[in-house]
Amino acid sequence: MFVLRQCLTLGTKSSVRNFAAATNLVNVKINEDTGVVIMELNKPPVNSLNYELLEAMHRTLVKLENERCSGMILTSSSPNTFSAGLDLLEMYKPTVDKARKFWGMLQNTWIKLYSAPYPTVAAINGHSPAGGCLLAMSCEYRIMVPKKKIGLNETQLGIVAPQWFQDCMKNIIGSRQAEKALIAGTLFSSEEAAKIGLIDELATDKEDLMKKAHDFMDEQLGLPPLARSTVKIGFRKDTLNRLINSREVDTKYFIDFIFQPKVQESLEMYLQALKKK
Ligand SMILES: CCCCCCCCCCCCC/C=C/C(=O)SCCNC(=O)CCNC(=O)[C@H](O)C(C)(C)COP(=O)(O)OP(=O)(O)OC[C@H]1O[C@@H](n2cnc3c(N)ncnc32)[C@H](O)[C@@H]1OP(=O)(O)O
Repeated sequence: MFVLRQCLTLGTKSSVRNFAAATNLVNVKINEDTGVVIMELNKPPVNSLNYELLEAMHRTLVKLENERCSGMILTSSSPNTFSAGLDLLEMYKPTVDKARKFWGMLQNTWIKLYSAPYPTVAAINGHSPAGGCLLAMSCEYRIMVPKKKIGLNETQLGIVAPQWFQDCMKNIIGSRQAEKALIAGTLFSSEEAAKIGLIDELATDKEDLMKKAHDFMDEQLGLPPLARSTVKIGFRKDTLNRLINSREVDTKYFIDFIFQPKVQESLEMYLQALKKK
């Protein structure tokens, strides 16, 4: 399979097709020979997840259901950041309607990504805090470049990682480690994340990152797809159903929480600190 991939990469015949996207917020390429898709987040400078970016991701994931997609590698076009997490401006002084629409799209996108039947790999080529970490944790396998940061740091911002963010972390690093990390809002270095299993592999650089992502994909493509996806969904169904069965309650928590004056103050201070950096 590795040889096949090399031939496809180096060969003269281009088997890679740009996947028609209605926006350039995501670059999507499908290898027509292997069916492997690369979805690259492309909202400079830091891929903050606003409604439009989430909608572009969601639309792509829906479209992939009708394509011959055998696997997906999620990465970013930003040189330094995989994703800076949720766009803080979506939570800072929004209208209730806007906040509700935003949260609904985040839930939709997560449900599609977390339940994708094909193998998914996060090729984490930069920092990945909060919602960025959620995206990475929603994939089946995580590979990261050295010396970047990843984690659910919400507490540090005066906000709370929702239950389903927390569940994703627990499922990966275990309840005790997750509890400590969530309470403290720990951002782990790539190296620390590898030690506790938050990421599966450390890459030496970006080239090695993509090579390792393709290696994982090759291994998965050698497995019977129905058996593979049945086991995957079996592992994920409780976490998925917990949100699916409580979407309204979860949205209400979000709205009630972010509209608190203290939370708005924290967001304002954090946004100012980011701008002053
Ligand atoms: C269990 C029951 C619970 C019930 C209660 C539930 C309640 C639910 C409450 C709400 C839940 C919300 C969950 C939130 C999740 C999130 O994801 S919040 C976002 C957290 N993100 C961060 O903390 C990251 C912030 N950014 C950074 O640390 C850095 O930008 C970076 C990613 C490390 C990159 O650094 P660098 O390359 O140096 O870039 P910068 O110069 O810092 O940034 C460039 C510009 O981008 C702006 N920006 C950065 N991040 C964001 C962001 N997340 N949103 C919006 N904008 C962002 C930054 O301000 C810069 O802007 P300019 O100065 O205008 O260029």
